[in-house]
Amino acid sequence: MSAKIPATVVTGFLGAGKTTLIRHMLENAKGKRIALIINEFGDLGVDGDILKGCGIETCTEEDVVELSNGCICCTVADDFIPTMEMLLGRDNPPDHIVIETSGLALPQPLVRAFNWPGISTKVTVDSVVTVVDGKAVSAGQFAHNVAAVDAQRKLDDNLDHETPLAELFEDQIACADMIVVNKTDLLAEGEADHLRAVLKAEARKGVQVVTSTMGALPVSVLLGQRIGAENDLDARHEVHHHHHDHDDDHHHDDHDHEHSHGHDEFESFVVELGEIEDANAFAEKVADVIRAHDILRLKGFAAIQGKPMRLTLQAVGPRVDTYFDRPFGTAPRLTRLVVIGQAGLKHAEIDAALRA
Ligand SMILES: Nc1nc2c(ncn2[C@@H]2O[C@H](COP(=O)(O)OP(=O)(O)OP(=O)(O)O)[C@@H](O)[C@H]2O)c(=O)[nH]1
Repeated sequence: MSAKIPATVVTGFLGAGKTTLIRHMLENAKGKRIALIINEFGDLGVDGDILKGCGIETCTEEDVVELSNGCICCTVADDFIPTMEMLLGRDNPPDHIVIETSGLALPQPLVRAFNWPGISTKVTVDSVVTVVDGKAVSAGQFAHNVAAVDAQRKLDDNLDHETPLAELFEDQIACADMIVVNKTDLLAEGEADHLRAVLKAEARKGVQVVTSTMGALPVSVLLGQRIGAENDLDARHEVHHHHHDHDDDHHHDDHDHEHSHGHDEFESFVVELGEIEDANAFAEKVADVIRAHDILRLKGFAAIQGKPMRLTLQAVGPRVDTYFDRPFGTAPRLTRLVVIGQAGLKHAEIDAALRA
């Protein structure tokens, strides 16, 4: 029997920098054949598009596979397992598989899928890498659980006032073998080190915490950790067990868990517009709309008048990044944006504001 193919699971909250980190890794993979599986939230396949269009020689389009929408735990049998079997059954199977999870997914159900018959003999989870938005965390977005919560939680095991965001974050940390504190370029001196220490205290024993800007980590640090995460799932159990109905004995399964604060609490929709007159003015408008409507993440492509290239828009909170990524070619010159937020977004108002 040949050795198992290693698979790295990249998780982390919306906009933390997962796609950026993977892109850097592909650019520096030095001939290692890496296949990518992407599980996105939203309808556009933006991440897949960014990675497919990366122009990296060793990364062909057939190496990037997108899973249909939805939480992995519900679609394991129909979607994830067949995708894995397809990759493993190729004449020229990949050296390594990298899976980018949706920023709103819990990694645990995905890791559990590696124990499926037919998969467990052929692949192993090399490690779970959790990417953290250093800027968001230090700005207090998840402060509740990160900063100094530890002591508090030990005193009160029934803390019941965390937001779904904080819980998701905590579960992503609990599953990590390596935590990447990203966006250190946006942090003040000393902040990154402080965050490292706090996260190290929060994480399981032995978990490495590293810092990065634009996910620029040596491939040798990211890949080849040989952890076998599927074999010690119990150690990675979700932190929060007390939010479940009918769950007095705390023995619910992850399926319930995911639904109680997984995708259900969030939603996404697509706004489609025609050509945009001015790129900068549009980016400012997008930032205003994000502020006014509490949008968590917005990304997509815009067609700008007189420009043959597509403008990629990426917003995490009100910070909007734009760059021209590639020519439209024969694709229709449209502007398409995925808007992601907690359930209850005002679709019509947001749509109208972006059109105004
Ligand atoms: N300043 C700064 N920006 C970064 C860094 N890493 C990523 N970004 C930007 O943050 C935005 C989100 O990055 P992505 O890599 O798309 O994040 P993601 O985790 O894949 O996002 P989702 O797939 O939507 O969950 C993009 O505009 C990136 O260019 C960093 O280290 N510093």
